[in-house]
Amino acid sequence: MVRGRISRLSVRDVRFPTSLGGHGSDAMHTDPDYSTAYVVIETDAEDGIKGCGITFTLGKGTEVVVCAVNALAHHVLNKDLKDIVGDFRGFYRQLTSDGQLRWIGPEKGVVHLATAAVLNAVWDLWAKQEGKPVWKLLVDMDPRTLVSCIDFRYITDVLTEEDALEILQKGQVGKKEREKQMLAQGYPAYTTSCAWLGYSDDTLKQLCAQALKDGWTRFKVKVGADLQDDVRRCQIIRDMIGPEKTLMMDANQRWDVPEAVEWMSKLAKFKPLWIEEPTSPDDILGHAAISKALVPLGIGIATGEQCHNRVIFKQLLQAKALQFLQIDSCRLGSVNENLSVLLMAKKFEIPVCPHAGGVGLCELVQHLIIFDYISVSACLKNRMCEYVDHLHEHFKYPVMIQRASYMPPKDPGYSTEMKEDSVKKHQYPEGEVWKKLLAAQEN
Ligand SMILES: C[C@H](O)[C@@H](O)CC(=O)C(=O)O
Ligand SMILES: [Mg+2]
Repeated sequence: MVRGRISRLSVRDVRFPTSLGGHGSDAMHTDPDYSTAYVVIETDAEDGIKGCGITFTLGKGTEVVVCAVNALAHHVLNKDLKDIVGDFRGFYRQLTSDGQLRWIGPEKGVVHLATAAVLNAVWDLWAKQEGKPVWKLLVDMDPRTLVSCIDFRYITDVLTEEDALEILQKGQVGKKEREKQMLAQGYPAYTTSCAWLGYSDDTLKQLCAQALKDGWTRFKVKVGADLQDDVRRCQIIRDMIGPEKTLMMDANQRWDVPEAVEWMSKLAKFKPLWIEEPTSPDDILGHAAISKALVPLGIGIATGEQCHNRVIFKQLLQAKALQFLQIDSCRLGSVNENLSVLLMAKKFEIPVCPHAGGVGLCELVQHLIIFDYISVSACLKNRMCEYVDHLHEHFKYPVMIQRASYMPPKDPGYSTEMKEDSVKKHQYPEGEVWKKLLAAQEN
C-alpha cells in the first residue's frame, strides 16, 4: 500500500573527480567529473522510507540542475504519494507542462534532467514502499496500470494507448519463465571500461587483458578525435579480443555527416557492430544518411544517451536512422518516458541496448532493461546493456555483475540510494574531497 504525503525534498550537488584519471573521457568530453544532482524525498508516513533520485552530469553545471530541481519541487511537496502514482500520467504531464518552466525546455535540457531526478526519486519511494525492486514492480503491474504511467502526447502517430496495451498483453505470455531466466542468468552486458579516450595504450592493454580474464566478450572503444590514434587503438583491442568477440565504437557526436561516413569506412576493417553517436544527437536525417551508408559495410548506428525525449526517438525510428536504440534512465523523464520508448522500439523491432555508466546509470537502467526483456521484448538477440566499472561503491545497493551479465537487483527500490558518507565527502564544493582538490588548485 502506498502511503504518506511528501513533506520534504532536498537536492545536493555531488561530484566525483573522475577527470583526474581520464575515466569517462571521449572525443568531446575530455575532462568529465562524473556527477549527480542527488534528490531525496521524504514523507510524513511513520515508516521513515525515503525516495532517492539522481540525474547524471559531468561536473560544471550540476549546480544549474540543482536549481531546476528546486524550481520543480513545489509540484511534489505536500502531494500524497497515492495521488501521484494513482494518476502518474497526470503527474508527469504536470511536471513537464509547468506553464513557466516548460519555456526553458520543453522536455529537454536542464529542466528535463531535473524532471528525471525528481521522478526517479518518486519511483524509488514507490518501489521501496511496495517492498520490490523497480523491475519487479513493473513486471508485476498489470498492463493497464503500466500504460497509465505514460504520456502519449506527441507519439500517438506511431504508438497509441491501444498499441501499447496490445504489446504488453502479448508480453504476458512466457513472462514467468523469462523472469526465472533473468534471476538465474542475468541480462547480458558489455564493457566500456577498458578504452576511454584519455587512457594510454598500456592502460588499454592492461584493462582489456583483465576484462578478458573476467569473462567479458563485448567491448566498446572510444573513437573520433584522431584517425591514426583510432586505427592504432582499434588494432590493439581487436588483436587482443580476437575476431569473434564483439566490438563497438563510440564517437560522442564528434563528426559531420560525410566525415562520419568517411572515418568509419576506414575503421570498418575492425568489424564494429555499431558506431555510436556519430554526429549531433539532434540530427535525425543525418543519422539516417549515415545509417544508409554504413549498414552495407556491416556497421549499425547506435544513439540515445543524449536524445532529449520520446519525440526524438520516435523520429529516429520513423526515419530508420538507427539499428540500436540506447535509452538513458536519467536523461528521459524517468521510468514513465522510458516505458514509451521501450514500447516504440518493440513496435519497430529495434533492439534496445541502454546507455549506462556515469554515476548510478548502471544501477538504474538495469531495472528498465530487465523489465523490457521479461514484459516487452522477450528477446536477447543483438541486445546488451552497457557496463562501466566506476563509482558503484558509493551506492547502498550497487549493481551485481556475474559472468558479464547484470544480475537482477533484489533490494526494494530503484538502486538509487547513495551512501550518506560518500555524498557528504563529494558534495561540491564543501565536501572534504573537493575542499582538498580546490585548495591544491589554488596553491
Ligand atoms: C562523458 C561520458 O563518459 C561518455 O563518454 C559516456 C558514453 O558515451 C558512453 O558510456 O557511451
Ligand atoms: Mg556513448
